[in-house]
Amino acid sequence: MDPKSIADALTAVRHSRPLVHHITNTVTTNDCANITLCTGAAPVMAAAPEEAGEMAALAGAVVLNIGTLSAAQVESMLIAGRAANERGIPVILDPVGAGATAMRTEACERLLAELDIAVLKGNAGEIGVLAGAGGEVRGVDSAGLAGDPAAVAASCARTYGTVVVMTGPEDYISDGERTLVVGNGNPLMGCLSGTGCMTASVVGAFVAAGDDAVVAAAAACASFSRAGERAAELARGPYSFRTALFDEMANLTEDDLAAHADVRDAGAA
Ligand SMILES: Nc1ncnc2c1ncn2[C@@H]1O[C@H](COP(=O)(O)OP(=O)(O)OP(=O)(O)O)[C@@H](O)[C@H]1O
Ligand SMILES: Cc1ncsc1CCO
Ligand SMILES: [Mg+2]
Repeated sequence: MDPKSIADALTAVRHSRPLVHHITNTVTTNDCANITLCTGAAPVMAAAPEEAGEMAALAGAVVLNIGTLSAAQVESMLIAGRAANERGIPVILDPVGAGATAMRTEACERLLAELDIAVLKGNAGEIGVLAGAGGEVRGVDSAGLAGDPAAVAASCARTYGTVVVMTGPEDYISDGERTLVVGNGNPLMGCLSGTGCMTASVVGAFVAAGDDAVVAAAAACASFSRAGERAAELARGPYSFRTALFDEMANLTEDDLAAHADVRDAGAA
């Protein structure tokens, strides 16, 4: 893909500084807030049903993450999602642990049925489960995917009428017709809890600032994973990597991204 359109997508985030409203888990909420800031957007976390709709209406994107869900939180997600849908504000769903328990799978299916989800972003196991394509999930981790990942991402996108971002060593982005693959990243990203949650925050920022959700989501994955590559050069292990990841996201330049983003059509991968 044209490296300039990837770099332009980062510029768009930094110029518009979109508000990204999250209803998210209690494990990685601080990481999501800070990676949103380091990307060049503004985070807010607001989950109470009394304010979730009002806050969503003010946002450039809404990120719903079911990592530590409760029945009450799902209701807040529906309130926020409906408010966003009424105003054309994109909603990103992170189906954390879908397939691990019936509650998680059913919550995702309900959110996907009742809301217009702009981007469904999960790891390979989660997307494989929701696609009905033999995904396996252990806790919140992917435990495998049957079949060709590009085909699973595209099939899942068609099933739910959404853009799918399927993360792993390579990220696949598909709207069911066009499928891109992002090759950037480093294995240390898989050694830290929350890099998937943070990917959803970064995708939210880029989709809020862009016109084309496939391009915006691919640019988001390339940016975050490029920051991961740079952070890995500075790290002694997972936790110094974590610090460097935030720094490298904040310091990422359009020139570096244009030179190093690895975004291809999956067909040509
Ligand atoms: N082995 C790897 N090599 C390169 N990048 C990776 C690797 N593993 C994960 N990543 C990157 O890490 C990020 C998170 O992907 P992953 O699939 O691990 O999410 P996840 O399982 O949902 O994470 P979490 O549940 O901890 O939030 C993505 O940006 C992905 O590209
Ligand atoms: C470890 C964990 N458990 C529920 S949410 C979460 C954060 C990573 O998905
Ligand atoms: Mg995840």
